[in-house]
Amino acid sequence: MMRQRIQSIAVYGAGSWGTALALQLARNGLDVLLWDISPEHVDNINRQHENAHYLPGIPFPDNLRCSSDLQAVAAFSDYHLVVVPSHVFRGMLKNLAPLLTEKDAVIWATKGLELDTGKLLHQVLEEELPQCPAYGVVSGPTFAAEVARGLPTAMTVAANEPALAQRVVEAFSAANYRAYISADVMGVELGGALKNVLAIAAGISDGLGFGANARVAIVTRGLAEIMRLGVKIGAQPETLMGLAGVGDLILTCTDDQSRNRRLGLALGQGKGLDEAIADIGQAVEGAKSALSIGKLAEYAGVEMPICQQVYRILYEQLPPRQAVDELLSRDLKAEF
Ligand SMILES: NC(=O)c1ccc[n+]([C@@H]2O[C@H](COP(=O)([O-])OP(=O)(O)OC[C@H]3O[C@@H](n4cnc5c(N)ncnc54)[C@H](O)[C@@H]3O)[C@@H](O)[C@H]2O)c1
Ligand SMILES: O=P(O)(O)OC[C@H](O)CO
Repeated sequence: MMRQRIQSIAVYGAGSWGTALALQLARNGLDVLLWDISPEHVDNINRQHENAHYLPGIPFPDNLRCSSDLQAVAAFSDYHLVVVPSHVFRGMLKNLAPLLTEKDAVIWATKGLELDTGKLLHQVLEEELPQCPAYGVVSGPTFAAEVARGLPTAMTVAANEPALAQRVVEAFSAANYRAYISADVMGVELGGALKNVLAIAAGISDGLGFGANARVAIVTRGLAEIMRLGVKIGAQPETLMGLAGVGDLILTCTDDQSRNRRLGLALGQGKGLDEAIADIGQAVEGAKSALSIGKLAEYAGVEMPICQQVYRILYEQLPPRQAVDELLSRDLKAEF
């Protein structure tokens, strides 16, 4: 499919990440229309010319506008960037389905799996938007607040059509932003989903007062879990060793900007799950992916002991300290 440089784009989800990506694209000269489900949130954004709720103090350029009229937003461009949390991803696509045709390319920046089924998001997209043959995913070590401030950032763009990956990379790239092309959609989406669960584990470890050794053991053995599952289901190992895999894993396990890491910190310090999530007040995808990864791991027949202990701490009231004891007392074995 021959496409010109992307001139305009519709972005769905005016949360922190949808807004940060919309800002990056608008600063690169694209016309951007940002959709959000909340008309009140949209009104506030358009009145204040900033997203004061999620990214206060970052002014919107004139070519970035916001609307809650889904029909108008879908008609605005042939390029659609979905940035809603994973638990509403299928519903978002269902709402878009009657509004999109085969000329429309859909990209997502959501990091997660489908909650009930453990399906990867490209599988959900193929089911809900079979009329849209071109799709892709963007992911990497990318905190929204830093992107919104224009700080240097790199990420991966994977698409099922090389021309689409190229166009999306061009749309994002700038002096402050470097995007890399990939054809490994599955590897990119898997890395983004799994690192969130492991960031909860790293946070728990730090919340318990453990040190740098424990944190890095979780990062490294967590990477072993990502590789084991990824390779089994067909992801490319180099993707998992790249920005969307190990890069994002290190970022979220080690920096307190991560909401997943902060959830872990709170749990390790003795807070309850609901209270900790309410305090964070934003999407904490790892808490959902911890539920669905078990299904994917079981289907693939791989062991993921750290992810499993996170699940048990979150949903089976396993005390964090006991979870660590159980991990450390597992049978001794070869590292690889
Ligand atoms: N924030 C980051 O730094 C960052 C970076 C990379 C990827 N992501 C990923 O982006 C996705 C979105 O996260 P976020 O950080 O923007 O979350 P957020 O908590 O900042 O915002 C949530 C967004 O979801 C929308 N939403 C809630 N319910 C909805 C529904 N029923 N239908 C449609 N939209 C609904 C809200 O209106 C809001 O726009 C997540 O998968 C996250 O992992 C976030
Ligand atoms: O705040 P988190 O933990 O959702 O992480 C945000 C991004 O995924 C980091 O790349």
